[in-house]
Amino acid sequence: MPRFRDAPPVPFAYRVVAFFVKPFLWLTTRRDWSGVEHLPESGGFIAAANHMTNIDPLTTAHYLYDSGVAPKILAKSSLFRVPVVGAALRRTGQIPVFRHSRTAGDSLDAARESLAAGECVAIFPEGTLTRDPDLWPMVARTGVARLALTSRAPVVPIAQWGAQRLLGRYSKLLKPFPRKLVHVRAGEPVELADLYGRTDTAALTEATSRVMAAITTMVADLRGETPPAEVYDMRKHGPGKGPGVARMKDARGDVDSAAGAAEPDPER
Ligand SMILES: CCCCCCCCCCCCCCCC(=O)OC[C@@H](O)COP(=O)(O)O
Repeated sequence: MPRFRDAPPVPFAYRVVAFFVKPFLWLTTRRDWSGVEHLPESGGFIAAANHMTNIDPLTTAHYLYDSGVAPKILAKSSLFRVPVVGAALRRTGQIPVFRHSRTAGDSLDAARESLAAGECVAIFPEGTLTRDPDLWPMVARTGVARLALTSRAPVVPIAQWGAQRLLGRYSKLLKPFPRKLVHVRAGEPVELADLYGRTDTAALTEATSRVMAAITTMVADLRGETPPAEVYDMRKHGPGKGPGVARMKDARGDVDSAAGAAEPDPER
């Protein structure tokens, strides 16, 4: 039941995909959802979430969808070539990102169009699964800041925790039983107005860290734990157990989704 009075209608194809995805999520998760009141009542907005496992885009989309928002999610382009999944992504209008290529910025143009149409654009600002050993959010890329500062669309921080119990980071083994408790929480839009219109590195870095700080504070709340004093930075600490830098620069300009597989992580 959509709570968005002015939201664009949810396209038929989107409803069809949700019709198939939702029963899977109902059967495999228990949901602790909060902060829905922070989602704007109308107009385009950016939902920025932490990213720990390949299943969390679905659990986060579930939260948004059941709140009356059909998100356009920025997703790595290689997913669009996967049979069935690719078709579902295309039909529901998800936005491909050609990472590490010269066309990587095109996704932001598509995102701007969606925002202008009053839609929700969902982004995982870290751009890949977090490499923090304990699954805390890591230093993010600046795409979400560039999109926010140029479009001036509100950025709603979204924290999620628990989806890693359903599918571990880089795991291919789904653990559907018993149902896993998945927390998703939206926070107040991040204050960025003082940086609007700027595209310099200082502004992008500042906006990015405000967004990630808002997400991390909520993640800490959901976990009931204190985040590490130093935020994990892939540029400094390396890609951890994830895809190596060499693979990230492969010829397709994208990362093999199987990279780093079979590296079981703490599933907490
Ligand atoms: C009820 C909900 C209805 C939802 C309807 C359709 C929504 C489909 C959403 C699927 C979106 C997939 C987004 C993936 C985001 C993404 O691309 O993250 C990258 C990670 O993977 C990590 O990849 P890697 O760095 O290669 O390990």
